[in-house]
Amino acid sequence: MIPFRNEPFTNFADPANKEAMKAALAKVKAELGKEYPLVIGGEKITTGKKVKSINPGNLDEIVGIQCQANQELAQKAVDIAMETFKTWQFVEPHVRANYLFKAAAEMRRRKFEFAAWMVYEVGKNWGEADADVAEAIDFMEFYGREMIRLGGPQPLVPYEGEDNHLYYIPLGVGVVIPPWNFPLAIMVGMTTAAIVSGNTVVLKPASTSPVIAAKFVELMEQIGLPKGVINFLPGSGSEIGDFLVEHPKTRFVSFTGSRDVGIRINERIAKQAEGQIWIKRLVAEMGGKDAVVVDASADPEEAATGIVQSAFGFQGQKCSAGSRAIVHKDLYDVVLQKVVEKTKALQVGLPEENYAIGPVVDENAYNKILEYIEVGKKEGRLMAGGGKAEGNGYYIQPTIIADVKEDARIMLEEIFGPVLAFYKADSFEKAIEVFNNTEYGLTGALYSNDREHLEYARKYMHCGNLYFNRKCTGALVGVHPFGGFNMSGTDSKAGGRDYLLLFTQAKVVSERF
Ligand SMILES: NC(=O)c1ccc[n+]([C@@H]2O[C@H](COP(=O)([O-])OP(=O)(O)OC[C@H]3O[C@@H](n4cnc5c(N)ncnc54)[C@H](O)[C@@H]3O)[C@@H](O)[C@H]2O)c1
Ligand SMILES: N[C@@H](CCC=O)C(=O)O
Repeated sequence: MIPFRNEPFTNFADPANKEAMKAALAKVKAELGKEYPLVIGGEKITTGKKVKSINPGNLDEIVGIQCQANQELAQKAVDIAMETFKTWQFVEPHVRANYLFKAAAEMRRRKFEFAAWMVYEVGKNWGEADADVAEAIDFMEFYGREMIRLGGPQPLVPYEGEDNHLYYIPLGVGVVIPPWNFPLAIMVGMTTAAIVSGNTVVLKPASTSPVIAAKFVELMEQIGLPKGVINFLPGSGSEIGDFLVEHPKTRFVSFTGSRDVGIRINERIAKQAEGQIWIKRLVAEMGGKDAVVVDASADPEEAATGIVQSAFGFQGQKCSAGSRAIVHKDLYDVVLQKVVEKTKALQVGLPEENYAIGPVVDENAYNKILEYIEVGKKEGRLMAGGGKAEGNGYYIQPTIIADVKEDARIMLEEIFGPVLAFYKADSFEKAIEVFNNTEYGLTGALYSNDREHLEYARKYMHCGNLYFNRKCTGALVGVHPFGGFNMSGTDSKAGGRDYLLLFTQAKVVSERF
């Protein structure tokens, strides 16, 4: 097997790629508006309750209509997953891995098409959508190889007269609850990590991105994954989410999403349900209030570019988004000016036409972000943006608020939109103190040319993914295992060598001669 390599990103400046993307968008557009069933044990189930997935960039466009599960169907999904686990757990690791490799190959062949679905369903521009597909492919290639590694002999201290082995065996039925913001990559990563480890899953996609998840489920059927290994169960978080989390046969929950929902799941999972014979395991990756710190020794141009990319990539809707810029007083004015210029140059418009900034995902997000902008206007000096942008969708201008105090709400709370707070730090040490002054600890970046400061930051900037002299978004599978501290979650390090251990338990067999 060839060693793992990250999937390259597509260069859309190449006319051939541009044409391929346009063709994929046209193909997908012709398929918009279809209805998608639940899939339980391979059976396609349509239900009376349906939710429309709307294109946030063009509110007249229905991306798809997703059937919704109720608790009865959730029970059926758990039962089938339990039944399938009896056989799937004993399928050899390399055979399980092979399903992931086949799926990765098929997704690679249909890369533009998968990207196009994300352009329509969540409003990603072409580059963001392409990176999302590349990451999904990476997860499958990486976890497949990881399972083969974990499925092989594990090193133990030799002991005379005994033959000792350690096996990583699966846990059981998992509930996978992904977010909408990396609707393919994170959903695929969470799901395939669980199944390649030998578990079966109930996949409850995010309500704003069910169609892209349905497309992945179709792909897994197409490559021949046995029925019942992935059970596709869209439905409301409050109705079936709680039910699945509390179910006595649920062995683990793999969740990525907001702090509040993560905390709720953590509470519910801790309680033993009647008939439950294990302590449920929780993998929870949650929010962030990430920042880019700029030291007095930094290159202001590079720092400004990194700040803009970190803050406004995919409209700031990344857990890794650099929603705070903490800049040393010596460079504050120059960096602020550059960031404002670069931000004002970002054009807002239809993702289909590949504008730099698209819409935010839905009406709730739109209203919440606009409210935060109003809060921000009172907490600092408005430098760019400041409200709605034109378009038949949830468009918001990329917004910068300067001279914000360290305890301002927009410095502490996750906004999850295109809003950037600027803070002036009197010293480098103060900048790091302010960086750490949130309940989260996901990503951070430091721009500096001072070796002592870099080494200080290596120790004291408290976050799961810390970057020097580059933006704080865009972790690559295998290269930057991803996950955060404190209220950012359980630091699971998706895309890292330890990740699959979260979906397994180690069994030691010792034979005396
Ligand atoms: N740390 C990471 O790796 C990471 C990655 C992506 C997103 N995020 C975070 O995710 C959030 C944005 O995503 P979101 O808006 O989809 O988050 P969310 O918490 O609203 O939803 C996440 C998932 O939880 C489900 N859900 C809602 N209520 C539930 C309940 N009671 N029981 C079970 N499931 C329930 C949703 O349907 C969705 O599938 C942000 O806070 C972002 O920072 C974190
Ligand atoms: N892993 C992604 C963020 C995922 C959360 O939204 C990044 O590194 O930018």
